[in-house]
Amino acid sequence: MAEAPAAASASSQASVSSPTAASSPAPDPTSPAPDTTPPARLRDLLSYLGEHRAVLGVVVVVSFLGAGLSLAQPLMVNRAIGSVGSGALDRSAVGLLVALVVAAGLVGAVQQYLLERTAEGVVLGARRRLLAKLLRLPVREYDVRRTGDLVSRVGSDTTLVRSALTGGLVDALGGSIVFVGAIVAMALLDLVLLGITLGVILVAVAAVVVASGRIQTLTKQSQEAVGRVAAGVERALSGLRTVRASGATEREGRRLEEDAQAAYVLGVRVARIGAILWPVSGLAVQGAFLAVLGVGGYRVAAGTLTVADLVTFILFLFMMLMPLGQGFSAVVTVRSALGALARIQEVLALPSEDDDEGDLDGVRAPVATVHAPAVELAGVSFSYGDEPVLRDVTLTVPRGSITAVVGPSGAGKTTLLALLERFYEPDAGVIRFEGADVRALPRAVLRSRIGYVEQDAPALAGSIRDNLLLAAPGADDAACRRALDAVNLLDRVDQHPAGLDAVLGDDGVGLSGGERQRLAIARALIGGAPLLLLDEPTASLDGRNEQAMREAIRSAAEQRTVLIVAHRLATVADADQIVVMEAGRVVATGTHAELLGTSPLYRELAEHQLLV
Ligand SMILES: Nc1ncnc2c1ncn2[C@@H]1O[C@H](COP(=O)(O)OP(=O)(O)OP(=O)(O)O)[C@@H](O)[C@H]1O
Repeated sequence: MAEAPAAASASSQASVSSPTAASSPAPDPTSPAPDTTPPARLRDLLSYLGEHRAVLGVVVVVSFLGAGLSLAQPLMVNRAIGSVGSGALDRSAVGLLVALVVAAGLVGAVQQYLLERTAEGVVLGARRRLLAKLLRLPVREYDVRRTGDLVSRVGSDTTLVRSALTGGLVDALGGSIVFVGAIVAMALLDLVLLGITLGVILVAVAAVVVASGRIQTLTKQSQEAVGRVAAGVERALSGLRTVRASGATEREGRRLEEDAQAAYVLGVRVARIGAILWPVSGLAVQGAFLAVLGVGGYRVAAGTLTVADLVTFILFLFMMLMPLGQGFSAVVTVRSALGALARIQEVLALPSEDDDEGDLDGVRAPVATVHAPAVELAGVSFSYGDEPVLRDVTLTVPRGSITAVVGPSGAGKTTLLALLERFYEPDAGVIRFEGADVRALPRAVLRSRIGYVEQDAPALAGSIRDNLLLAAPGADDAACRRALDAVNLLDRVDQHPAGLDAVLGDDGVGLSGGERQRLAIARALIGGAPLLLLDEPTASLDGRNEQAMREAIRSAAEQRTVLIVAHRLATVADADQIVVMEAGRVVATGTHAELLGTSPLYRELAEHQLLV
């Protein structure tokens, strides 16, 4: 019978809809930049089906077969009824009818399976592309985007695209074959009855088209509201301790609830339109049925139509209405999917870090300059936005040295390390690594030669071993243990029954900030890179940890160059050279003793133990 699939599918999508925080229209502090996503077109959606061409070809053939099997059923009914009228039941027609019903069921099952499998394949393809892209986006992208929103594109948006393929596009293909076949059959049976049917159905089509547009808009708004909930959850959970400690649990809860409530209100509105749509399309179907029955009955009585033909016509009528419903459903599902697809394509269209090899014009090709310093910066300037963060920075890090960079908070110390890793490109000036312009080195090569320990050195989810092997997947236990020993973590790991396989986290090894940093240093040591960039934690460490950190840095420096953003006097004392930075400039360079005499800023920093 008639259905209102448009409404049903729209409301179900509202509940699984993706967090579209990026497209939020409201000036919400938890929402990122406004929606600049270019709209996706049907062609884009179809392009995802390209690699499944072979299976889809089979689906089309199976759809034709299924449609044929369905369309033949009323003809058999016609024969059977006709035979009853003439006195002897046509048993072969009945037998064939049963066979047709069973065969149509089987073909339907095969079609369904192939479709679902293709849809899963499309989702897998889209997810693969997205995951590969997300891991390669330039670091700058992550400065301006919400991680939660990007994650939702891999999860929910791909799921929405999937629903368009199963519940929408390809399903509609089979439906349209039946639809056209039924109309042709009805035209052959009785043109007058077909005219009446189409007249009544047209009214329903108009109603559903108008309503589905509205449902589309509401569904999108509903998705956006759900997106705001997701962004809010991300915000609250990522700062859970701060939220709790600030006594803000209730307030954050209320904020989230408001967004959830907004999603609810929109969902209910979708349901309301759906509820109206149901009887409207139901009435139209009943109207068509009654009109056909009335006029048909009259024509049977007048002898211009046989009972068998009337029954057959009505069977075709219902056969035609079902795909009509599917068609409406497809319109809505495909439209929602296009919204989701736009979000997927927006990410895929971003340049990967590897694509962006910078402007290589006039850049010297890397040459093996054995005696060149480990790192040289010449006239380097950089800004994240309008404000310059580094201004005309020139410095040299000799090979095998420990060079410490000190300066007030915000001086640009961390940024200096980020430029060396080529997370960002300088606006002006040159950075050389072992004599070669870093722009001329593939990022992978450059990074394999540099060990990098971030200020908030993250210990990745997994075991101690997983963390150590990140940069050197082939390292054996002995190498892991040596590295842990060098950073004074071996005893800590051996205390745990699982040893290297102890999992980090609440149930396994809990690591303090200083210990995480030392684990990261151990990781860099295993990698064997000749240059270590170390962003020392600003948090104060207790005496024992500070000593352990100092020893870790010393053992790291035994066989490599170390460039360290230093926050404690003990570290600076071990440095061969200290670079003092202020507001993006190098204001002094020298040893501790020299700088105490020459740099008032350094003297001031040293007086306060440097912890800035
Ligand atoms: N990803 C970013 N996007 C925009 N601005 C940034 C970004 N990272 C840093 N900044 C800004 O650049 C300036 C320098 O930051 P940087 O982290 O390099 O300083 P720092 O000297 O390492 O400070 P600290 O000692 O506090 O870690 C700061 O004003 C900071 O707000």
